[in-house]
Amino acid sequence: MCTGANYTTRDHYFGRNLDLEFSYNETVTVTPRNFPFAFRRSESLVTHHAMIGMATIADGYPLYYDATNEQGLSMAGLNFPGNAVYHPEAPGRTNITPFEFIPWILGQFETVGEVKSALETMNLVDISFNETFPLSPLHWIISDRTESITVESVAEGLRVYDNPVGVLTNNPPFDMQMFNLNNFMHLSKHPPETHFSDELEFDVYSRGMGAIGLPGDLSSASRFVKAAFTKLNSVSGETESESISQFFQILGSVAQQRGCVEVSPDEFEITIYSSCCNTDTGVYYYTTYENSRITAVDMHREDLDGRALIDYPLIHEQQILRQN
Ligand SMILES: C[C@H](CCC(=O)NCCS(=O)(=O)O)[C@H]1CC[C@H]2[C@@H]3CC[C@@H]4C[C@H](O)CC[C@]4(C)[C@H]3C[C@H](O)[C@]12C
Repeated sequence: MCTGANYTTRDHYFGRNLDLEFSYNETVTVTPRNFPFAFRRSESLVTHHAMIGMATIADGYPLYYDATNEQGLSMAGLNFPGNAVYHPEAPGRTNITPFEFIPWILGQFETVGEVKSALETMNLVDISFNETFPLSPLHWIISDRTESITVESVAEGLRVYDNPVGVLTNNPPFDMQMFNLNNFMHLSKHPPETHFSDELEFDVYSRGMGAIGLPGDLSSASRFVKAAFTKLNSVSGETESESISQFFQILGSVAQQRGCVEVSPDEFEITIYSSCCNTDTGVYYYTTYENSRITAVDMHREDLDGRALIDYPLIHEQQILRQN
């Protein structure tokens, strides 16, 4: 399971937790403007916007999990098992495979508005990358500074939802996640006032009681509510340090600790990495399960007019600063 989110202070931030029991050797990958992007069923992009994000590079192709382009448009793919359906090639539509979706969108567009129009004629076609990387069931969050959408390719076709929360987790489909929030409308950052009964006396004996009932388990429906509540009530300063700290706190509220979710005997899902990209400056920050120090890669320190991918392996070991 995974959680993606965006956050705005002075700058706009976008990132995600990747929760899984293994890794595909993902690296922070910068794709410069002249890296030739070939698409299986659509025309290539010889030049395009540069982008930075987390990807597995396979046969020289960046298989992005999440990324941000130099115009600040961002996109992340999250698991959507049992609901994602990709379709046969559809004549007259733009046929893009799921693994090409992030490069195709971020290569060309600047705003969610532009993406929405492009999606009207798009078909997510059921072609896998190769045998090592078969089709994976995903849905996507796409954000710019002013709005977010969720894109789900299901049996009926491509569904595009406005995402006013700016959060995405996994199942169920997005309209059900939004509906489920109704069940939590009473949650509050304020101390509770009782409507229980006039015949009893109640005591606000602890801080935080206004949000009793906020789910704390790691299911994706619960993480959606928890991340939405945390993000929508977030208060932080506007500096880079205050903003990214708050962003990692939001993701931390739905992170997965080893041992709490067993996916097969003695195999546990953990938050492999958390990312936060400043979409205005193109700096991609990350932490890993064991490395709590924030590491940064700045796309603008690379030659963005180049043709070759640039990738930085993740630093996975804990970095401890000794004070004496
Ligand atoms: C598994 C991950 C979601 C994490 C998650 O939700 N885990 C719950 C597991 S569980 O469902 O609870 O058991 C997702 C998120 C992004 C995905 C990659 C996207 C590019 C590329 C697309 C190709 O088509 C297939 C290979 C490819 C490298 C993908 C592999 C994998 O699919 C990635 C890592």
